[in-house]
Amino acid sequence: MSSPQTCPEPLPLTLLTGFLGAGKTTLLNRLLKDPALAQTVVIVNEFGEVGLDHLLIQGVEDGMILLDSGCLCCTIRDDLIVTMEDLLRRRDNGRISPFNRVVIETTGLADPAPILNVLINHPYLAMRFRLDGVVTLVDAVNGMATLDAHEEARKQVVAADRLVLTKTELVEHPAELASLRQRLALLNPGVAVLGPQAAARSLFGAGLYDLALRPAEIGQWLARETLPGERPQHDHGHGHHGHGHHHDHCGHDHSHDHHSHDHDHDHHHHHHHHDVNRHDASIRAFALTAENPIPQATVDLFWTLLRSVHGPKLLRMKGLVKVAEHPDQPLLLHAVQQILHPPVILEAWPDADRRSRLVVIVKDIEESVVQRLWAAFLGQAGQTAAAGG
Ligand SMILES: Nc1nc2c(ncn2[C@@H]2O[C@H](COP(=O)(O)OP(=O)(O)OP(=O)(O)O)[C@@H](O)[C@H]2O)c(=O)[nH]1
Repeated sequence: MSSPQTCPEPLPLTLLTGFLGAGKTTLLNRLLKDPALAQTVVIVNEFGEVGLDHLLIQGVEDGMILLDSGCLCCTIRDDLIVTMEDLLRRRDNGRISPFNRVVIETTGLADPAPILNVLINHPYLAMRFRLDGVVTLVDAVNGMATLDAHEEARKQVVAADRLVLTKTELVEHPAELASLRQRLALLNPGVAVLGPQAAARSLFGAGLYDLALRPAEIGQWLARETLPGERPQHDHGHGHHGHGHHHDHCGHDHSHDHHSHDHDHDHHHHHHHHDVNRHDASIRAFALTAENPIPQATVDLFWTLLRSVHGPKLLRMKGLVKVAEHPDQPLLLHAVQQILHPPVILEAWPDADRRSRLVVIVKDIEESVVQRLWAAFLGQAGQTAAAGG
């Protein structure tokens, strides 16, 4: 009898979640500088057709995979499975450097339960990965209103092993912070609540994800979910149904290696429906783009008007703007609900695309309404530029 191969140690996997704009990318950028996380692969998922996060996460170009166009918790679930299997195969074959940790950054609109269900119950992935914890970010400024309005936000809090309260320094009244903390304690009693500067060691290595320690509700959500392979209408034949795939001992699979760079995510494009609106038919994500430089004042005015007209319907706006004053240094804009964070001037464009492009996520507004407003402002910008030239 040949000596049995030992199965590799399961790799720790962290789910990083939190509502739109809570600060997930900001936190990741800071944590990834910690040497303890040097060998981390980040899987990023974005809501909507225009991905930008992969451009905004610094320093992990080789260790990052973008799952685009859809929400990880539903339509992209199959893609996540394929991606993770592929990642393991390339690691096992030495095609990529041997990462020792995976972080999945979900979209702000993701319900964590279906993702957790896959990670805990998928026959192969559950063997190779060990869920190291769910880290949920809560924006201290918008948190209370977000928890009232969005069930996904509440689920993210309930599912958390660690909560990180971000933007606490922007809260004016300590009483607001206290009542938010109370609300969080009701949703997830006993969970550790950390500040925006939480260290990597306090967020990772949380230990085995133990369902018995979770609030009862999460067990119910998980119970309601089924693995993709169990839903006949959703079977794309990816072969992740446990025994259909020809993994050797411990699941090593030497077939169809991808030599491509991680950014080359073409092979993640399967025939899933792009129903990014599954959660809430009234939430829409779309892009505003522009070729020509836009005067800073026009950008400011556009935001001011958008906010004054549509205020509570705005969930998120982020992106890069080619401003007329310094077109080679794009402006990085972040608006979270009605708060515009101080724009940052980047040293250079992150890729070859030099257009202004903003991702907008709204509730209860037609895309065309916002597009028309944008076009009106661009028209004005064009005239200003023509008059100035
Ligand atoms: N003042 C302050 N701003 C923060 C903090 N954390 C994040 N921000 C800002 O909040 C905005 C959104 O941050 P991101 O890190 O992009 O948020 P995200 O959760 O990744 O956003 P989505 O992926 O779009 O859901 C940016 O302008 C950040 O600079 C914080 O603790 N304090």
